[in-house]
Amino acid sequence: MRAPWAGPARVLDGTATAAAIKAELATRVAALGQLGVVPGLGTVLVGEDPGSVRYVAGKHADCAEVGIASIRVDLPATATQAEVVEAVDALNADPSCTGYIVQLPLPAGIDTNAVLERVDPAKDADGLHPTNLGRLVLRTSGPITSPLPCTPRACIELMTRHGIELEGATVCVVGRGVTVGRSIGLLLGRKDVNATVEVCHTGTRDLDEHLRRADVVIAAAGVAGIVTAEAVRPGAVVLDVGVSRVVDPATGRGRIMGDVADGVDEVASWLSPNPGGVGPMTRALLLANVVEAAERGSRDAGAA
Ligand SMILES: Nc1nc(=O)c2c([nH]1)NC[C@@H]1CN(c3ccc(C(=O)N[C@@H](CCC(=O)O)C(=O)O)cc3)C=[N+]21
Repeated sequence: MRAPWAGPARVLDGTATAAAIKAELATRVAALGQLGVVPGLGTVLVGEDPGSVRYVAGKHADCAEVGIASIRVDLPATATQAEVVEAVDALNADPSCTGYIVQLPLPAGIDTNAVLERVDPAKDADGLHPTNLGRLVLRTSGPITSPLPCTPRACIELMTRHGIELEGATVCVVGRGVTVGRSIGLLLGRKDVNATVEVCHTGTRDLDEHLRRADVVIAAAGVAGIVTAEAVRPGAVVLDVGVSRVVDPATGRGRIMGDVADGVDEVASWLSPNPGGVGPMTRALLLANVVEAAERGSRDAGAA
């Protein structure tokens, strides 16, 4: 991929890497097909938030690419707690659904944690169910035997597939949201990755001092431009995970802005573009969770 910036930083190409992962998954889906198993991804979308509608559509397009069946459940923004829970229970009971997500955010008035706890942990494609987050805490090395959070896994795969060494590296994560900042440290610190992790956030005093010491910066605060060129150590690897929608004053049109400011491309050795970086990788690893759940299911059935 041609760099979307002028500086010397090399591109962590999420679009191309996601395509490679999807090709590998298509092979595994075909092997499952030989056993009569078809993985199926379900989505529960409540309301019509334009961003959420687009993401959900993207996930179903990805499924079609690798041969995963799609199950779409769309509820109106006026859906009650009981109706959302009913949709979750139906997917838990549906044997054609091997994994699913409840698209977040849910409308105000819905108890999100209650909905997410209701998901069958074996079908948790996001890897964010308390049981699976607990397994992430308890299993500090070894093979992947439960779904992992998609974006953290996406960040690690994006680096390792570009030959970046994380063993012994110091990683500074900016952001403490559950989907990225809170869970990525657990993965990076596992013995088989062996990085040292610091989780900073918008309340960190002297954030730039923490950033300057890092070999790898993972910017996931959702604050446009919070990671500046002055704060990044020359040669560091920088992943831009945050997404803010801003109106470009030059064109008057909306566009995506990441957490990484202009100019970081001049000092970083590797940089992930946004869009085209961690986003497509997150989607690919969501599919990986669905395929792995189907593989575990067919192994368990074989063992029974
Ligand atoms: N239960 C749940 N699971 C999620 O994984 C989840 C969610 N809810 N709610 C919203 C966030 C956001 N998210 C994105 C994933 C991929 C791109 C992505 O592929 N973005 C493209 C650009 C797409 C565009 O045009 O906007 C890119 O970065 O190149 C973006 C955002 C998953 N989320």
